[in-house]
Amino acid sequence: MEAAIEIDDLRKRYGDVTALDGVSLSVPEGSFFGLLGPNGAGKTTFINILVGLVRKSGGEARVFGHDVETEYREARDRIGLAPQEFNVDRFFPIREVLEHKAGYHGIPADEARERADAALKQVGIYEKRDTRFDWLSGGMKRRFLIARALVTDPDLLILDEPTAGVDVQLRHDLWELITELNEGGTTILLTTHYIEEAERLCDEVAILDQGQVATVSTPDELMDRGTDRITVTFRDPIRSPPDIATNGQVDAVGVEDGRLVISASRGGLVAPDLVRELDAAGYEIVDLDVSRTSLEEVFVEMTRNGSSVADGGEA
Ligand SMILES: Nc1ncnc2c1ncn2[C@@H]1O[C@H](COP(=O)(O)OP(=O)(O)OP(=O)(O)O)[C@@H](O)[C@H]1O
Repeated sequence: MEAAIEIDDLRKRYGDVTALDGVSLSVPEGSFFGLLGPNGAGKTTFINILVGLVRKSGGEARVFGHDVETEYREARDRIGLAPQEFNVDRFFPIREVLEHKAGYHGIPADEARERADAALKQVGIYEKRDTRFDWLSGGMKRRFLIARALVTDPDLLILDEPTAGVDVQLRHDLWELITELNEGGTTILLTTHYIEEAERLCDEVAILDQGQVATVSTPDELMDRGTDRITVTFRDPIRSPPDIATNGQVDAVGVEDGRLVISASRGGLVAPDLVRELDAAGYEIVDLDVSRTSLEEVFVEMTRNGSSVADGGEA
């Protein structure tokens, strides 16, 4: 299958600042791809190069096979962008803003009206169609940015922090909307600071750190790299760890406040064997807790002090 985005050794310098330092990535068509990274990692620069707002300093960037600079028009027409900043014509009714946008991409006037209405309905703000952007609530503004990205019926939807500052209800609505779009075949590139969002939505995530790709992986694989913690509480608190056969499944065994505490990369798999073994050895268990590593913990670990670079980018 054709790649929606194909990036090779992409570089960007702003004066002395290196924003992208040799990024290579491939985003398969139809995927839901997350781009994560701490502030200043280069995510917005990456997106801006794809949509032609920033010129690259080196490397290659293609969207559905089209070079983003030499075939700008072909590449750009396939992309819908919902940016982080509200860069909207504030004085026109939002329906008109969408019609202009569609017209700019070569869509005839009557079809542009239909597309505008459909996009506003899709994001649930059709009843606000005659209102100007300034007068929308913060959440409606976010929805509108997505409508504007959708009005050209893009094959690649790029969402730069789409849920920044929105309430929980709207966040869930937006998740539902973009999941539906993805299920309908639209490739999604999402940047987010909400790790939960990436965990829940993305098939694959790239972690960008200091302008380099730290890793590309599924959220599950990333979480497996972290360590789970199993805590066992006994009727009679213990003083020293019981003698248990760990078969290499366990990283560390200790005692805290009379409880047994075990670190293991796959805590959920280890726990049943552990319970059986302790039971057979006569320990009376009153509570068992397995806390899974979150993607957030792995992310923080990987991007701490630029340590991710040493982790070996695999892109
Ligand atoms: N126009 C510019 N001129 C100079 N430096 C810039 C410019 N745009 C971005 N930078 C710098 O490039 C680096 C990457 O910035 P970028 O905005 O791409 O990061 P980001 O990952 O999107 O960050 P955030 O999560 O905070 O939005 C930062 O050091 C930033 O200060």
